[in-house]
Amino acid sequence: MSVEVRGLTKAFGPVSAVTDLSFEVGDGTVTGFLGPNGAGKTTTMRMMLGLIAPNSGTATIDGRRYADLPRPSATVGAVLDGSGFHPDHTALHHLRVYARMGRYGNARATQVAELTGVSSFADRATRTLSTGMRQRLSLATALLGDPRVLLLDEPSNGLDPEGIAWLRTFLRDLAAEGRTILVSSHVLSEIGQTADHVVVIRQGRLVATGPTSELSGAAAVLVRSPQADQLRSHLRVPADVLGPDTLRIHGMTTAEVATAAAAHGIALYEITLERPTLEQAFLNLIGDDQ
Ligand SMILES: Nc1ncnc2c1ncn2[C@@H]1O[C@H](COP(=O)(O)OP(=O)(O)OP(=O)(O)O)[C@@H](O)[C@H]1O
Repeated sequence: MSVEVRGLTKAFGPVSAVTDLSFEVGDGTVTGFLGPNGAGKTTTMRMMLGLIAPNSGTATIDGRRYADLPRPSATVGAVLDGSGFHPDHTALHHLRVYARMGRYGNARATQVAELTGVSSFADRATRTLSTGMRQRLSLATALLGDPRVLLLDEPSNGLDPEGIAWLRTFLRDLAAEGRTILVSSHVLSEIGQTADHVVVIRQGRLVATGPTSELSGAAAVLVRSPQADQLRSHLRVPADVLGPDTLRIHGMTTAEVATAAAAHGIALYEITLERPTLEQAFLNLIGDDQ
């Protein structure tokens, strides 16, 4: 794993922003870093980039702290907030200044402008740019050094639905090239379809991590039957009683439930597979914080 966070802890005075947080970001994957507002996502990313010092713990990229990397911007690209642009510079000028600083050249500035859609507003002063345009410009800046690792804090903030859809595909393509991407959001739906893995934090602590497909948990079978009680008494798995004639059965497939009902001569009026949504799983994990 090229990105590892171990026991990271940071308090601002009496506020515990991040507490004993550990996770890894798999190479060639998009990992969603999720949590409600104030959960500690930005603080974690700032520590990963050496912008603030942790009270304890480590964040390493290729086994080194960000500040110890030989050429940080060629290894890690970051989007933190859509500010930090000189207000009178045009978008392209901004990219050229950063390209020069990193010794990447003007051609690379033009190339990342095209990749990110910045070319459509390349000649506008950054002070006139919308939030979504600033996000694209930040992303373009982060890509200048062709980094293998990308740390993106709420990059879909301010993007319109078309922009969000574009970002999803863009991140997937970057991961397919073998890059390692950590992307934060407080809205699961924005990255749920994009992320291979998720790291969910709440009040600075890890609450869940794993493949996105596993986060939503197992499906259940919903049945409506005039003999629901009788059906329930024949099951060897847990079933929630949702109403006088409705059950939610866990741990069986629809075929197994239908076969069990038929074996006992029980009529079924309705039988459906209930897949828990990722959104629901996320809301359950973060409790009332959202
Ligand atoms: N410089 C600071 N001084 C004091 N408290 C801070 C500072 N930075 C962050 N905090 C606090 O640390 C906690 C975590 O904040 P952080 O910005 O990391 O959360 P977040 O998950 O990024 O939230 P959001 O989704 O709203 O961006 C919050 O309680 C916040 O108020």
